[in-house]
Amino acid sequence: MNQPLLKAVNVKKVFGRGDNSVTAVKNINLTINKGSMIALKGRSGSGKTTLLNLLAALDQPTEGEVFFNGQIISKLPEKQRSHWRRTHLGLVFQAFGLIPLMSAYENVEFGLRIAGNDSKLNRAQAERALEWVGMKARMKHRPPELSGGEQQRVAIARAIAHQPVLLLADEPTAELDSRMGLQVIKVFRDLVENHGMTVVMTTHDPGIMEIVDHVIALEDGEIVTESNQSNS
Ligand SMILES: Nc1ncnc2c1ncn2[C@@H]1O[C@H](COP(=O)(O)OP(=O)(O)OP(=O)(O)O)[C@@H](O)[C@H]1O
Repeated sequence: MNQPLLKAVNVKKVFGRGDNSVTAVKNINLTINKGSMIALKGRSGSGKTTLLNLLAALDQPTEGEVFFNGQIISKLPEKQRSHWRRTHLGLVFQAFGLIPLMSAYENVEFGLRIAGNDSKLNRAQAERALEWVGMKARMKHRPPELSGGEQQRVAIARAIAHQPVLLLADEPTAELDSRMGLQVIKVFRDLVENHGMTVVMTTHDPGIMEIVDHVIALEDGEIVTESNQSNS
């Protein structure tokens, strides 16, 4: 238990140069344990998306390091970071980003195909992912025939079909009403409890803070509080 999966050490990110530069995050020291569910909260502009992108190795810190399973990922060249992302990471965004003319199943299977996965396994992997998010029964439906919450669950299935250990989500419930938002969060909880995943998401939703294990609050690019929900 309490094995660190992701670690940020003295991370700082500055965009631009000179007078126009913006320090988006700074002094970030953070450990995310395997099998936990974490929410990053803070006002607009507090640095949540910047931090998520650094943890996803989509972006590189100006200073400091990000470690995954004890190995530095932030210093790797883009080709290796991209390989790391394809292997270990699932990404979910506010906009579901599904292709409207493809069924739920085809959207998930297509995600595997463009990631270059072994096509013999694609069908089984896509169906398993849809089952895990509770969408297998509706996998032949196209996105316009599904509710917002169902579409986001299909987007989650697409993100986890290759069975990554880490799922990062940027405002995954922002487009949903509170009932559908809760459904999506329950899917994340189930992935953590039953399928060995670790979930980090940004959110403004107070309902979500109650369900996650830890809430990390950012203010002006710095961590101001880290609360442990299970101890509070
Ligand atoms: N590519 C960029 N170039 C310049 N400045 C940027 C860039 N990305 C983010 N910033 C700035 O960094 C700061 C943090 O932005 P970030 O998007 O991480 O905040 P956020 O907490 O995710 O906000 P929101 O809740 O509105 O999405 C802001 O001042 C933003 O304008």
